[in-house]
Amino acid sequence: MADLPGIVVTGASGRMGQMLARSIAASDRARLVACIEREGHPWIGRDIGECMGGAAMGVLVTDDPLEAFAKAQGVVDFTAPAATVGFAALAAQARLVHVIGTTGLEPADLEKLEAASRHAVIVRAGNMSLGVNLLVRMTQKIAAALDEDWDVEVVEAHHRMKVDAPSGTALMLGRAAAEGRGISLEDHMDSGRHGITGARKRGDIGFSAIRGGDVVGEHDVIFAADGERVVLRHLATDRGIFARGALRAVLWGQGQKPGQYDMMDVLGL
Ligand SMILES: NC(=O)C1=CN([C@@H]2O[C@H](COP(=O)(O)OP(=O)(O)OC[C@H]3O[C@@H](n4cnc5c(N)ncnc54)[C@H](OP(=O)(O)O)[C@@H]3O)[C@@H](O)[C@H]2O)C=CC1
Ligand SMILES: O=C(O)C1=N[C@H](C(=O)O)C[C@H](O)C1
Repeated sequence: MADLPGIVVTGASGRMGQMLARSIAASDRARLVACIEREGHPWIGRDIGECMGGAAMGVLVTDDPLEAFAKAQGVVDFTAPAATVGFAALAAQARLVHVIGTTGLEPADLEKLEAASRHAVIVRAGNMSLGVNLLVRMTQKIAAALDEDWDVEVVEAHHRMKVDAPSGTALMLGRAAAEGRGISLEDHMDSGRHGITGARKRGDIGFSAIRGGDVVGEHDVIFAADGERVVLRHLATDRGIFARGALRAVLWGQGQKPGQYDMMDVLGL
């Protein structure tokens, strides 16, 4: 047991943090060694299992990442951009595998992650599920096969608490369509239509976001031509799919060379 990789979960009270803590604690391939929450959080100093309303797991919640990282080989981080950038610097210093599920990262954040990845392994993906990563590959292939007579639209739906749009997954799917077409997403992205927008620009990739209720995550990639449409769809109904992917990623990352990787590398897709 002691030689299994020790894993830290950040943002432990969050929707994903709790799912990750449960999944890692239940795994026979890794050990949950610490959980992190921010300073002043009511869970600090308490057992994570009890905080989540269950039996004690023998793992405490701390607000001290340095102390937590000192006893770990990996950190699984589904929090917020500013927190993730801070954890990346500390994880790199400690040479931990840093699995990042956090979305909404800006270019300046990505530069900091790039710097951290010179010293340690980072695995980052806007969606860690097997199904979505398969859909990304399918999107790329279909986009490569179809010309610009087929308008590409990415439609996503999430729970009412989600703070970023388009979702990380929608951006992965849009980028895959752009790659399939051999164009840059940044130059062809049409997001947040409102008012007199004018007709759709040929070759653009459109994004729409729905927010409501407790939707875990739904993504459609629509290829719309005159007289026909092809729709690729992924429906997430359980956050366990993301936790499974993250656990797989943190195990895969052990022993890899420093650098940035994604779920395609982990899954071999
Ligand atoms: N890649 C993937 O497969 C998936 C990615 N995600 C992404 O993961 C992220 C989290 O999602 P979700 O769990 O729903 O969000 P939640 O808001 O439920 O959880 C985020 C957690 O991070 C904590 N946090 C924020 N800043 C810090 C900090 N500085 N130190 C410690 N903890 C901190 C929050 O604490 P507090 O409440 O105090 O702010 C909260 O507990 C989002 O970016 C989401 O898009 C989600 C699902 C799958
Ligand atoms: O915030 C969420 O909940 C999710 N975020 C990720 C995203 O931005 O795509 C992945 C998943 O869809 C759930």
